[in-house]
Amino acid sequence: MATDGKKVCGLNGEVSVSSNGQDESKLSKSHQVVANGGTTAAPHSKLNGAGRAERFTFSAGPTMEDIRRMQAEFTDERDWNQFHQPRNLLLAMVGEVGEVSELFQWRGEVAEGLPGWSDSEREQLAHELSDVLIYLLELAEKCHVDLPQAVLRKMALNRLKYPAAKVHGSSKKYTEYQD
Ligand SMILES: Nc1ccn([C@H]2C[C@H](O)[C@@H](COP(=O)(O)OP(=O)(O)OP(=O)(O)O)O2)c(=O)n1
Repeated sequence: MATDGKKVCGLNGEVSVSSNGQDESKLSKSHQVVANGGTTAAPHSKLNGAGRAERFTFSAGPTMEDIRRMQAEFTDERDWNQFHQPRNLLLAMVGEVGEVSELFQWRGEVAEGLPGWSDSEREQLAHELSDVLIYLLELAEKCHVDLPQAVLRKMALNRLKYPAAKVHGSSKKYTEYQD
């Protein structure tokens, strides 16, 4: 593989960028970050001492490169690389996205933390999202896209396109802004 993701991926603490470009340490109290212990069937949102909802976070690992390598081992052991060309992986990933959609269909809007979902439904969702991620990472590998670095570049572009001061509280697409 082309890269040593552990050095570049930025998911092991070298780079910490939140969705709006803020350093995590500068997030407001209402968005405090808490470790969740890495359970797949995560508990619903907890309240902190001030009675505010704590933001859900991921475990530190495995990294994208870890998952890419594990999936490469999985396919090598089965001689499945012959089937895992980019288009097949794309179709497989879209199929798994469909399986995620199935879990949400006919439920109407679903609130953060999925209140009312059973542990079994949550675990099913964790499986299907994992399938999507596994195929996404393998697709990126087979297309020689260094995804951990690409996502940093894309998030930088997103911040330029959507300056926080300009778009705060608005869901308009950037093309809808006049200036
Ligand atoms: N040719 C294959 C088949 C499977 N997998 C791996 C990647 C996915 O994480 C998972 C997908 O397995 P299935 O196609 O059996 O799909 P599901 O696990 O979603 O099963 P189902 O379709 O019954 O829900 O297994 C793979 O890498 N290559």
